[in-house]
Amino acid sequence: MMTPKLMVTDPELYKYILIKDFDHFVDRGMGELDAKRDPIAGHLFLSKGEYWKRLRNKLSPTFTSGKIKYMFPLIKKCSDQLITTIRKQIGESKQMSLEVKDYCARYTTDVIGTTAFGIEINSLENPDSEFRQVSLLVMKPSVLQMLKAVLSELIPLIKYLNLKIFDPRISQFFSNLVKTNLSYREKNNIKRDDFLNIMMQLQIAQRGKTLSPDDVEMTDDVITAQSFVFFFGGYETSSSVLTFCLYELARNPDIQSTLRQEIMATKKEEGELTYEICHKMSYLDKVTKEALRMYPSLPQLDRISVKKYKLPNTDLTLDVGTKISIPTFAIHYDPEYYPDPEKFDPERFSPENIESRPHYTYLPFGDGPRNCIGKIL
Ligand code: HEM
Repeated sequence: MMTPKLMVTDPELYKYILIKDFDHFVDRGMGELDAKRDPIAGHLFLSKGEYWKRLRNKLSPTFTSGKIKYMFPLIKKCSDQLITTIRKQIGESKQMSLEVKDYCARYTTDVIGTTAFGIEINSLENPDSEFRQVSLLVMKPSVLQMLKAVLSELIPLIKYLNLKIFDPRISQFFSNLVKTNLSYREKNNIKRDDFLNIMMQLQIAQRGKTLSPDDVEMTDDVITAQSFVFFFGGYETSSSVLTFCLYELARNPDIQSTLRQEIMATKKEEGELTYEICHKMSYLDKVTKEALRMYPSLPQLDRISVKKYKLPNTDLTLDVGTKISIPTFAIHYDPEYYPDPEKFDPERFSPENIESRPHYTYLPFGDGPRNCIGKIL
């Protein structure tokens, strides 16, 4: 808004910011409202400095391929529901056109609902579920909420007012949901392969112990805020990638047909789709990567300098508090790295082509210690 920002476009320079000298740029420089006033804002994406480091360390083991593997059947169940719902829709209305974006959003709402909170939202069957209504409150905030968010960026002193960026109904909803779920699970000794269970186990493990200074207390509020960011960090991003991927497949029937052949052949060879089998589909991987190149969910990466810093090989010295932006979208469309960038071409992600491109020119999940925690190889 009113503060100048440094936009760094050269991979040789921003690799220092994102990775090599990350300790100078640990924060994003956004979200001035502190978590005490709005517990839902106390999540990983907005956390700062030491607290962020401790929280990230605590949560990182939640996102391992082993854990995601256990969640795979939950995801598969939602996919089966998606197929059933689409078949039913086509059968009932005899129509061959569907609002794909809406189906993708309902599908990923269901996936994150079951993997993050262990609840079957079933928004595919019931598009008006309370969960979906609350999601829309976050994704389409009222004018008043937007004004509060803009003001808090414009006027730093605003953090001393009791102003909440999020609609209070959102905090209320997630807080009730997590607390009720936690106490119900503990009382009935319910264990489920989802994020809430992992965080609940971390909470239980801390009981009766004195926490070391580099630990984070997993209170109900801390768990609520992380569940919230897992939900919104995961739902909108995945839904939009899926939507754009399907859009490009519709525009490129040859690519669609190659992908379909790979999926059908793999299914025939391996039987039921599993986590491991999905990983074997190299063309699917290329298609998804190309969709993430053309349609990155975050168009830019934000950092702020927390220590004075001289950018190597330049005469630029950054004062503390300098806001930095790394323009993912522009980098992904730079013809120097991606010739004919408007073309959807999964072969850009063949091993040879990846090898021949300069490093750090593909940033759909950011990079460095503050990259997307949901990115699992
Ligand atoms: C296609 C799916 C996704 C995309 C494209 C995506 C993209 C991103 C990007 C670009 C960032 C910022 C990285 C940076 O600043 O360097 C980020 C951060 C984050 N993402 Fe994702 N994300 C996806 C899925 C998920 C999922 C499924 C979850 C959780 C369940 C998640 C949770 C987070 C969190 C918590 C952060 C903040 C990390 C931190 O500050 O330490 N994301 N994501």
